[in-house]
Amino acid sequence: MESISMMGSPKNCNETFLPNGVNGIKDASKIPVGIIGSGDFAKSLTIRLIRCGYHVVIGSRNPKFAAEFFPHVVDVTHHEDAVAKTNIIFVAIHREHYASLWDLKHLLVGKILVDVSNNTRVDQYPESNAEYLASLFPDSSIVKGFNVVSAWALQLGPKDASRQVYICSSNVQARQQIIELARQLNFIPIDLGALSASREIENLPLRLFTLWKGPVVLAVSLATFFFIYSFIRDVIHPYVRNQQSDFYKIPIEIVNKTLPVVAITLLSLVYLSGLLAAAYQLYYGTKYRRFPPWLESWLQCRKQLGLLSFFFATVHVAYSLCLPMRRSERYLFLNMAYQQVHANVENSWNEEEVWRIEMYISFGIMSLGLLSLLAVTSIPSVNSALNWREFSFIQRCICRET
Ligand SMILES: NC(=O)C1=CN([C@@H]2O[C@H](COP(=O)(O)OP(=O)(O)OC[C@H]3O[C@@H](n4cnc5c(N)ncnc54)[C@H](OP(=O)(O)O)[C@@H]3O)[C@@H](O)[C@H]2O)C=CC1
Ligand SMILES: [Fe+3]
Repeated sequence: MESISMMGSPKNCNETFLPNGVNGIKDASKIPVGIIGSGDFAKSLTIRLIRCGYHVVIGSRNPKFAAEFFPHVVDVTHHEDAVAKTNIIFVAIHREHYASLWDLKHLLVGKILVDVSNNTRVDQYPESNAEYLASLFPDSSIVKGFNVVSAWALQLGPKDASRQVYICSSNVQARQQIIELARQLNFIPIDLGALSASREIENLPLRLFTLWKGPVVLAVSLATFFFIYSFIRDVIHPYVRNQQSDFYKIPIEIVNKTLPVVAITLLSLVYLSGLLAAAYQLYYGTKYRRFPPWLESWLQCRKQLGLLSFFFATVHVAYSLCLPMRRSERYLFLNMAYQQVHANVENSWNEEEVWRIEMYISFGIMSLGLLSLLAVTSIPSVNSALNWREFSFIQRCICRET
């Protein structure tokens, strides 16, 4: 509904930003940006805007009181005055208070309203906050954005340029202007299209490691299982059979036996999902059939599984390097030497054993090196420096070696 009413270009926008919105702003200090609300977000956004050369007008219910919390270059005034002075207005109040702006409706015609709000739960309302704002003010251009940055991150200043902000609006021109503004504020704007994407944008900050949950639970379960298995096999079993007390092995040896097993199992799960997907496509003779949900989510969290595998492998290497440093190892070594002397063995060199261990360590280090390469290429900045053939070469060919 709002998308039709918002498609008309805002009346006063052209004088604030360059029409195509991509050539940059020549003199930002001349452009007033309005903010309704004087809370944490408004304060932090004001600081960022001022640092980037904008003139800020704050609209507050109680400007006298609010003015104390803003630098004196900021114009803190009533809602009506702030709205009249600016064409781009950030609505930095909570959704529940949107209706209180109803009286400003006639003043907001043709202006750009930026909805920065968040909710406390995923899909809390039937429509997104931005869509709700659009339904209240159908003659304004509603843009959703900046909700994924915290007030704290905003305050860090323009040096912190590594923050992505997602922006959407059904009014293309208004969207372009806010994208350009985000760029000027040293954010990385991501254009998500029409206002219908606002629901997704509002849900983004509420997601908590969605793709990590499954792999982490799996890794912890595997680690627990293999730890208990090694504990029974290497500690309980010798104790029950020969009354041999090997409980000292628990903190290092048992843990170190668990780590590589978990690492290799997780790594194999990364590639097993791809194989299952290929088998599924071969079975149905088409690649245009949706995978079952469990396989879909398995495929989606391959990167997380791979990174966890890398984590376990790295910790295993650290543990292994520390093995000879242990006191128990030194005692065992001394005992062995004594027994050798006792048995009158001059040379205990075992060629086969030597080769086995040399190869074992060499392959272990090689595997960790290759696994590190996989982990490094999954870092977004490195990933984007590779084209898809280079990426798939590293992911497939190198992993076969691992
Ligand atoms: N804080 C953060 O880190 C982030 C906040 N946001 C979003 O920004 C918006 C503002 O958040 P935040 O600044 O933290 O909130 P605050 O509670 O700190 O401030 C909200 C402001 O809204 C105004 N207000 C309060 N009650 C009413 C009312 N009944 N009618 C009209 N205006 C009212 C007040 O300004 P005054 O008294 O001057 O009128 C108040 O300062 C929210 O939608 C939030 O989801 C988004 C991302 C991060
Ligand atoms: Fe090992």
